[in-house]
Amino acid sequence: MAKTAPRTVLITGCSSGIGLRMAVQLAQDPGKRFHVIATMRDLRKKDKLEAAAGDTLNKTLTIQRLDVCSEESVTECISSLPGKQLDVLVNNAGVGLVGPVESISIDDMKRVFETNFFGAVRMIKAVLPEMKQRQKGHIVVISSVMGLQGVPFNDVYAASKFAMEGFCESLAVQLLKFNIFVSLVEPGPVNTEFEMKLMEEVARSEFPGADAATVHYFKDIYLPASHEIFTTMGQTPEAVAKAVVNVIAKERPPFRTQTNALYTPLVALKYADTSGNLSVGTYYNLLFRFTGLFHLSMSFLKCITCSCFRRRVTPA
Ligand SMILES: NC(=O)C1=CN([C@@H]2O[C@H](COP(=O)(O)OP(=O)(O)OC[C@H]3O[C@@H](n4cnc5c(N)ncnc54)[C@H](OP(=O)(O)O)[C@@H]3O)[C@@H](O)[C@H]2O)C=CC1
Ligand SMILES: CC1=C(/C=C/C(C)=C/C=C/C(C)=C/C=O)C(C)(C)CCC1
Repeated sequence: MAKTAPRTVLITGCSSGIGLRMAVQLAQDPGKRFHVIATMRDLRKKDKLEAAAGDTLNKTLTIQRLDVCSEESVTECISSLPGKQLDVLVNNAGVGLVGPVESISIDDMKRVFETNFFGAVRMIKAVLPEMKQRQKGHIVVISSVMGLQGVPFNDVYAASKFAMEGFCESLAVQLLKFNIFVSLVEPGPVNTEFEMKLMEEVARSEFPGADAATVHYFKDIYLPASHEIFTTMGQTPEAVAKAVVNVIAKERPPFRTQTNALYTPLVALKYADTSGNLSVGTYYNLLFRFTGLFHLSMSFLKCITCSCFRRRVTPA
């Protein structure tokens, strides 16, 4: 049987975290099904990826510069591809933002949307004409559970991921007519440099414009609880990358994939009560009322969602 040519996969934001791991896993695919174009905005950061790529470097993985916020950089990168052709686009580049809204400037909020929303949209616009012409392609977006359910003090980040979800829900239907698939991957907390970068920003901020009570809720209640969530529920970037590789490898890829079964019940609350009171109330209680019991709540959640409860129950 004739071997099919490897599929070209371009990934944004490969200098660290999930992007770096996805690039390496795809490049090391035992069936050599993929050729990876691993991109990053600053090539001075390529050492980590080069080391992780090992002997796949310049064979099944090549590194290119791409800043999703720059029209020029996107055009230059896409134009350099043979036939400007791409089989899979993975929109991974993203930035977080956390803190009381009163203390965040509109310019800082816009920067989050520039990367997380307009950056991904710019990439999609750049590859769509060729994909439509060939009637073939797959667009993957690393969204978040925060694209489905907001989390206190993450208002703007969540909004940027919600925006992406709405955009993709609309686009996916039209693109099916052209045999192009859209997939949203929605990880919960992942232990990458993402949290550390946020904490560095928090450490620098004096929260101008926010009242003392709000700063107290953020620093003394939210931040420790959030850290606890990363510790108890956080996935590795390798696990998330593996989930994305599975989605890419499917002949008919799913539109949505949540990667963290422990987090799914926290998202499901909004579908269980359409008034929204169940999710708002539960998040309020978890954060402000059962603060002391937070650890216990998380252990309970971990317990009810673990694999032994998922096993099929057989009648006695
Ligand atoms: N970590 C988490 O808990 C979760 C993360 N996500 C999402 O996963 C994705 C990857 O994040 P993660 O790996 O965790 O975080 P990292 O901070 O490790 O990686 C983010 C990557 O995005 C890149 N990036 C930022 N801005 C741009 C830009 N303008 N152009 C190109 N690349 C850019 C960064 O490059 P540079 O090094 O130059 O800054 C970096 O390579 C993001 O979209 C994030 O929102 C989703 C759910 C949970
Ligand atoms: C669930 C939950 C919390 C925190 C959730 C966090 C911190 C999720 C982080 C998700 C990330 C980092 C997604 C990235 O895209 C709180 C507010 C502590 C208490 C209420 C319940």
